Amino acid sequence: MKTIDDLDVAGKRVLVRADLNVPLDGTAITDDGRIRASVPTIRTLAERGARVVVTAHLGRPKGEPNSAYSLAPVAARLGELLGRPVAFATDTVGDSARATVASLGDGDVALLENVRFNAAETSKDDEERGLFADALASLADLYVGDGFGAVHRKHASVYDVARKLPHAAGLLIAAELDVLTRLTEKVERPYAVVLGGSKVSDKLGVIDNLLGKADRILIGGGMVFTFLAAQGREVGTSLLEKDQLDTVREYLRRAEENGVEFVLPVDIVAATAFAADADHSVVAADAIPADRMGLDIGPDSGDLFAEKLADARTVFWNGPMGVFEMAPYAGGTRAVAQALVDSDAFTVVGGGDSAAAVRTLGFDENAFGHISTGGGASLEYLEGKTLPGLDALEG
Ligand SMILES: Nc1ncnc2c1ncn2[C@@H]1O[C@H](COP(=O)(O)OP(=O)(O)OP(=O)(O)O)[C@@H](O)[C@H]1O
Ligand SMILES: O=C(O)[C@H](O)COP(=O)(O)O
Repeated sequence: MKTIDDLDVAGKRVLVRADLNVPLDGTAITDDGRIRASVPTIRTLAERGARVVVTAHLGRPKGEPNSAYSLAPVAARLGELLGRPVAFATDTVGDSARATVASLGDGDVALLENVRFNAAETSKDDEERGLFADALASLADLYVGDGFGAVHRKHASVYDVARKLPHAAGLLIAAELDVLTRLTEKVERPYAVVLGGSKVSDKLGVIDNLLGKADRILIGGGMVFTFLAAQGREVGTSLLEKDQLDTVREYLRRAEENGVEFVLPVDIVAATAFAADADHSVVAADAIPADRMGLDIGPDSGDLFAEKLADARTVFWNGPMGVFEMAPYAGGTRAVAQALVDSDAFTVVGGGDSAAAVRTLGFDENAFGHISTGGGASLEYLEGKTLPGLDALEG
């Protein structure tokens, strides 16, 4: 894979695909980790005289403009971090984008509006994505892939456009791969994987492969309830992937066969609504009331998870254990983060919200072996899958 050192960027328009998918509270960025992680590549290219055109997504708008998902606040923060203004185009490939790119001088930086405001970005139709990638490519002379958190997506700005321009990997992708390859080669055992978060359908899929790799799989977050339901438990109004129940039963069966230990929570913080001020209490995992939703693992589960992580030599953690953004449901995530801090294992935390959780709960980033900007991306990388965004940068 070529790196930015292999490109002659001076005076050239360089399209950089970054992952700037940061958590927002209205228009306030609650954790700018992914923006900071993108700065080294953007700064280096600008210092080398490139005209840097950054493209990125924010959240999952449904293929059309939606001001709640605008990257405008991100452009402002990126400018602060770079210490230079960042021009913001109010569309991705339209008049504003073309005019903004045309106005750039050597060393200037622009950010294009959320690439997912265009339905073609995420289309399953190769031709549709290809046409959109042509439009993106027409804005630049060179392409740099640096959005590690999105490399598992076969999207136009991640995959197709790289094939249309001379390309290289950015510094963040290189740094992420440097660390994550350690988890695909010689893993020190016991190897524990902790899974949580809300992208349940995405992440249930990776368990299939983990069953052949990990010694212990701890389940928290929104994923818990599909497991509990698969065991015939009541899960109330919690997140549930009904069509995955058989798959999960199969995982539980195979785990037993392969000697992989599944650790499920024994208690749950169950609330009447998805709100910080909702009535909530700790209930046994097999006694969730039908009118309540599980928003965190309970304190006994936190202790159990800590115990199961204590003797691990390698730990990979993706996905908060609960809705940590609301104080009453942050305990489980805090307990797992503390267990990783206390452990002697090589610990990797992956994912936009997981990394944000660790920081916003006040943990020192240096207490972890590595904090990856990619959750789904790092999980799929650890599976040994070919990731579209990396594949496109090869050769
Ligand atoms: N029980 C639950 N019910 C609903 N949402 C939950 C629950 N537990 C955790 N969450 C939510 O999961 C979200 C994070 O999930 P996600 O799978 O996106 O993790 P991530 O670390 O950002 O990984 P990625 O980088 O792949 O997105 C948080 O915003 C948190 O509030
Ligand atoms: O948050 C992430 O994991 C990445 O930014 C990718 O976002 P996505 O899951 O919406 O594709």
